[in-house]
Amino acid sequence: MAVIGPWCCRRRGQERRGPRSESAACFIMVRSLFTPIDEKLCVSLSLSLSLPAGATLIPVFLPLTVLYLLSVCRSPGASVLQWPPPLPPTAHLLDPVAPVIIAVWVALQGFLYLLPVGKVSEGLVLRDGTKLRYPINGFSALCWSGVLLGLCLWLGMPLGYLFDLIIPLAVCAIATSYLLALYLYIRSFWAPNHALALGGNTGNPLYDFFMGRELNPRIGRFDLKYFCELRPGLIGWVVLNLGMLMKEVELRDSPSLAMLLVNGFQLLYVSDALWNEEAVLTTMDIVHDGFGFMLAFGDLAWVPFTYSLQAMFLVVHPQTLSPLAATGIVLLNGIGYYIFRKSNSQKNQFRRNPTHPSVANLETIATATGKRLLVSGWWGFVRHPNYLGDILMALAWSLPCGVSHLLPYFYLIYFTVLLVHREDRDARQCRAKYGLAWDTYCRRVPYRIIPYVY
Ligand SMILES: NC(=O)C1=CN([C@@H]2O[C@H](COP(=O)(O)OP(=O)(O)OC[C@H]3O[C@@H](n4cnc5c(N)ncnc54)[C@H](OP(=O)(O)O)[C@@H]3O)[C@@H](O)[C@H]2O)C=CC1
Ligand SMILES: CC(C)CCC[C@@H](C)[C@H]1CC=C2C3=C(CC[C@@]21C)[C@@]1(C)CC[C@H](O)C(C)(C)[C@@H]1CC3
Repeated sequence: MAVIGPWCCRRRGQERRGPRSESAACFIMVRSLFTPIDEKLCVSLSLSLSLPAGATLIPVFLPLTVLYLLSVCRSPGASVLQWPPPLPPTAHLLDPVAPVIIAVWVALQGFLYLLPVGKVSEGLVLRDGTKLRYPINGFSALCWSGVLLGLCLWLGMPLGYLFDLIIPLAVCAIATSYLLALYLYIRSFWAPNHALALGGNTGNPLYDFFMGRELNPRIGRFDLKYFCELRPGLIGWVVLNLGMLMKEVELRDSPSLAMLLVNGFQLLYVSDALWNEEAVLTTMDIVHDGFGFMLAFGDLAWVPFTYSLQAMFLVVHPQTLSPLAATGIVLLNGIGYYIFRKSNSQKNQFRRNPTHPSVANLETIATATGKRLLVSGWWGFVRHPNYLGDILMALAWSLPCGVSHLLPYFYLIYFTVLLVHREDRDARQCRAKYGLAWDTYCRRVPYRIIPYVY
């Protein structure tokens, strides 16, 4: 594999470095699960992933990773350290029912998105000075989806069948994300300049297809990126979890404590995301990132099919949890959730209204942009307390699966790599935005995610 330094490009007289994507970091991590880590290989990969070769490789490698993980998870050994088995025969990859389920699901979520319930919020100011409007009805979509699923169960629909159909469903979701990314790439050539994302317009077709050219692609008032980020994949994830629980009931008459914990924890996480839907409008993905293959695939295939691996693992590899272990795990999830929620809410509150009584007394430093940075409270503890809480929760989701296999810890490992990379990307953006004030903040709050460790 050719290795050249970070890929730079010149456009309109400006030099810009192609930012390395989250999936690039993820790629290195996944690769390291299969073979012992060779440091030189990792360095070569991380450099070459900035090249067009990386942008070609990842859209092939990541979908194969999803199918590989699903196949291994259902196998009796469930070992990710074995040599990858051959892909299942085509007959096992495709099933005519799968595209129907995916189409009905996406259509249902689209319908619920368009329902005129809940408030409508404005996003941040765009480069042309305007603001987009977004419906805040994700939690009601989750509730309606729950009611409809309850109805399906009452009608005797075998939800456990999702376990048997998981690979054809993943194949369909992957195909959908490819088609969506292709559509997004083509339509971006009709978008005005100010509607393009800064990171995905290098002129290199593969890289731009991967990162996404357009920032907020919309069909009428239907915002494709915002919809995909929170609806079909995220809600689909908890539906797949429920399918795994029902499969366990089919096989063993009742759900195990481990399965109930995994389902409960992840339902809490998804409900929280949709309850606080408005906060998503200020995340990097919505504000900075173009909508291309990375996010389309991440939202529609990666999230539902790899985030539900723990529940799937428990169907084939049942675990017994002692009440003491279960209490410890519930406590760990509770602590993680508390840190995650409190820190995210504190920053949101501060950014929306710095004079609000809950944040008005916190110590801050001024920046040249007029915005202030928090240096006390959660954001004075570490630079990304929300990531710390998220990582603790990820650990709590894996522990019910025991410690005999690495596979249920895939999410924890992938997620830690993703967040470390994300923290680095955010730090570079903040350094560029806030200059010296950011350096002062970093001196005042020396640890990035884990106090006294990192
Ligand atoms: N489950 C999953 O797969 C994933 C979950 N997440 C979660 O999403 C959540 C959002 O994460 P993300 O969008 O990455 O980033 P953050 O919510 O951490 O936002 C980072 C931004 O916060 C602002 N900021 C940073 N430091 C301060 C400070 N001291 N005072 C005030 N503002 C500050 C800056 O923006 P500005 O100054 O411009 O306001 C910075 O760019 C996290 O909880 C994360 O764990 C993220 C990715 C994947
Ligand atoms: C395909 C690659 C390997 C990686 C793609 C990354 C995406 C899967 C993630 C990027 C940011 C995300 C967020 C969430 C889900 C995962 C992706 C899409 C999020 C919706 C999860 C729930 C949280 O509460 C959140 C804060 C709303 C998250 C926002 C970022």
